[in-house]
Amino acid sequence: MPRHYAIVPAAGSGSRFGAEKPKQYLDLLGRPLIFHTLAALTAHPAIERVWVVLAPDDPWWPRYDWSELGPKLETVRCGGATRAESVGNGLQAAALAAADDDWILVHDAARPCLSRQMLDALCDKLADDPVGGILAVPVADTLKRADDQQRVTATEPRDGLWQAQTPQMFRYGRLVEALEKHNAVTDEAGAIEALGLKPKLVRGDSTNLKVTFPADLALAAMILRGRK
Ligand SMILES: Nc1ccn([C@@H]2O[C@H](COP(=O)(O)OP(=O)(O)OP(=O)(O)O)[C@@H](O)[C@H]2O)c(=O)n1
Ligand SMILES: C[C@](O)(CO)[C@H](O)COP(=O)(O)O
Repeated sequence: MPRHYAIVPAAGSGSRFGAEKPKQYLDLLGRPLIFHTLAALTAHPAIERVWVVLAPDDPWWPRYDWSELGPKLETVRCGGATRAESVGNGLQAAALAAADDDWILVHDAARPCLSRQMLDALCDKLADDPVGGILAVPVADTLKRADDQQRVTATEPRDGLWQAQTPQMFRYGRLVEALEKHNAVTDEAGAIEALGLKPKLVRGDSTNLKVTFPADLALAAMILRGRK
């Protein structure tokens, strides 16, 4: 039986958020934001280990107590210059434990509202899938293309368009190969697609937001508070 492992890239600087520290350490309901992300993953019974990929010089991580998250958690200080590089380095760190057929769930540190139901849906729907896949939501709004004056030049059809989320779940061996060959990607699915494969889209929902801008943090707090 393949095992399930998670890799959490957490080596970003949060430049679009523009806070005094990387957004993964900002306060969210009394905890660092990333605590919620990691809690969702460590609490899932199918996930055996969670590697958190930190920037080599991250001064923030040691300032908090993570013991509540239990023994599944392991930090590796091998974050790279891009998200893809951080994930690739995290995969190398996992090499001693993971076999080629094991499932790797890559999940952004900056998505703290991942729910047990979403994780179950992803793992269940992909259990027998030959490729793997990702959580995603169909695009709901009308799409406008803009010129450099921020004026609309076209209304784009949204049929068949989905917004990619994480976790993104692929077999260890294939994901290593994909990212070694194609690392100019913004998500793991992009690297798998570049191998000529078609990842499955598993429908999630918009509560699994990525905290990118300040307004997202307030939304995340509302979502998590509503679940208590
Ligand atoms: N070199 C990088 C860049 C990003 N990430 C991680 O990838 C996830 C998604 O990236 P994003 O939201 O873009 O985070 P940042 O790079 O921190 O934000 P920004 O692009 O605004 O600087 C985050 O959990 C981030 O910490 C990473 O591990 N290594
Ligand atoms: C992986 C991701 O979260 C899917 O939406 C996203 O691609 C990360 O990209 P970003 O450009 O770093 O925000």
